Amino acid sequence: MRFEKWQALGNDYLIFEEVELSPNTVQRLCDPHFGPGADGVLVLTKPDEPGYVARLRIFNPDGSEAELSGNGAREAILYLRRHWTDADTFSIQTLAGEIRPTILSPTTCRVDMGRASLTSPNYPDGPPDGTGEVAGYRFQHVAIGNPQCAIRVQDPDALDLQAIGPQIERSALFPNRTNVSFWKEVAPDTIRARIFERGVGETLSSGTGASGAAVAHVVRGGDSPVTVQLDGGELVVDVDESLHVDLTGWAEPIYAAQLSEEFLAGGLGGGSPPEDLKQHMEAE
Ligand SMILES: N[C@@H](CCC[C@H](N)C(=O)O)C(=O)O
Repeated sequence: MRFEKWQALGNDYLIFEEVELSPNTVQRLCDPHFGPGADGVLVLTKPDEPGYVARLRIFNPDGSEAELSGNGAREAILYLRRHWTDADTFSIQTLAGEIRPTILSPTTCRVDMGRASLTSPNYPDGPPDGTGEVAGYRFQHVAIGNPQCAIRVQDPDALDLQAIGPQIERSALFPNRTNVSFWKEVAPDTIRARIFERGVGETLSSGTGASGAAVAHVVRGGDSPVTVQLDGGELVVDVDESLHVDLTGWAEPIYAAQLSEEFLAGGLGGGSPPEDLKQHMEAE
């Protein structure tokens, strides 16, 4: 089974076409020792409605499915531009709805992420301004396809995210768990952010996490477009008065590869091949 590994600011994904993957297979694929290793898996299939180039599904390393990923979407979009379409603007389907990219170069695109909201069913008891307190931190809830908890701190670099992140991700305030960003203002149009992702842990960057932090910054009076400085590089997030978000940044392929027969068979000592991969072994 062929796949490509891509990364965007160090947020790495494996891209597959036309497969159904079980949560267990996603976990094995994302494992850096027993599999290729990644921050997630992207699956591209033919769209099930007219007007779209493809349908994109996004999976976290714990096997859960995410509604949206900003970095993952750019990786999938630039992959589609190389393999599926000649168009520079098109639409893809995601669980978060339609996503519309504009290709700027073979490794850069701007993505219309839709309108962010400060209230959502992912923070059901939140006030109309989406603020709250969790684990001793004031936060801003932002729904930008997926749930974001943006926390303004004095110094994101002084924090131990592995120690703080899990209790926020799994707080009872957020019934579907949450992604978390810790950010500070560097200049009126620039913020520094570190990321703790739902279903992943600390990552070098996140497109939706950067968008959540940028929205929180603009809501507090910051300037847009916002340059977000992440561990893996910089993203530019445009946030207009209606909280409509456009995300611009790069993504690049690392390699294309085939899963080995041993992996498809479940790994040594793994018993019989998992049902999802068995079909592909039979087809190949
Ligand atoms: N890497 C991401 C977000 C991926 C999904 C997230 N972990 C979730 O569960 O919502 C990005 O670049 O946005």
